[in-house]
Amino acid sequence: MEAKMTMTETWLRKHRLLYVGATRHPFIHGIRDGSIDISAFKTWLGQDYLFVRAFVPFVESVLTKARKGSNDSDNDVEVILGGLAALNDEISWFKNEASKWGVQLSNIVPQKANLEYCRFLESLTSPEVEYTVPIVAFWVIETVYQESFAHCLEDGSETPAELKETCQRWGNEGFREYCNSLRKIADRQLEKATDDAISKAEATFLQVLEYEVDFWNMSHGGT
Ligand SMILES: Cc1ncc(CNC=O)c(N)n1
Repeated sequence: MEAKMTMTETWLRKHRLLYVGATRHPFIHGIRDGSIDISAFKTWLGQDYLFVRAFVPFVESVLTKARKGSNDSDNDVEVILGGLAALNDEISWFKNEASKWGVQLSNIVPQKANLEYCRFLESLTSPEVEYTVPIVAFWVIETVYQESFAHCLEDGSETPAELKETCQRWGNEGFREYCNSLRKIADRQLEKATDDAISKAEATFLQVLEYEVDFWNMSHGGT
């Protein structure tokens, strides 16, 4: 008998073009083939540092909702807490990386696409938004980075040596497994969700992908 398709699988198929747009962006192609303009990389680095700092309270709110609203909250809390711990390490990494590239983090002004993305995440922290919706967002956010940076480490990629560590950060196997754990949580939640929650979660899935595309676009001089 064939296994039933999960909701996330259905969505990934249905919205393939947008998903590929987010995970195979020209910024990523530029890293992978070595043609990237280093100033674009530095712009991304500074903006992403601000994003990650704003991402922490979002993940905290997902953690709070996991404790209350899940039938396997021990597992969910473990996975989400692991993500939160990794963010602490990541912020240190950003500081170190910025100093390596001569990027002054204290002077960075968030660009419009970044502000809008962070505002969107903040809207998902409202207690009115049920767990299923932000856990779907969380899974997509992490997975876009995983798939994007893993692509820069595949056989045949020509990622410059000085950018490999960045790609490793999200492209590594452990991060991939963590993304799979998030995906399983999302699918489990979606299986028991109401139609209303499912359609909200699908809309959120699409919004995250759009924000991710806009975020990559920023590094190429967008505002
Ligand atoms: C814009 C964006 N999306 C996803 C991630 C990955 N999550 C945490 O690091 C990120 N750093 N930045």
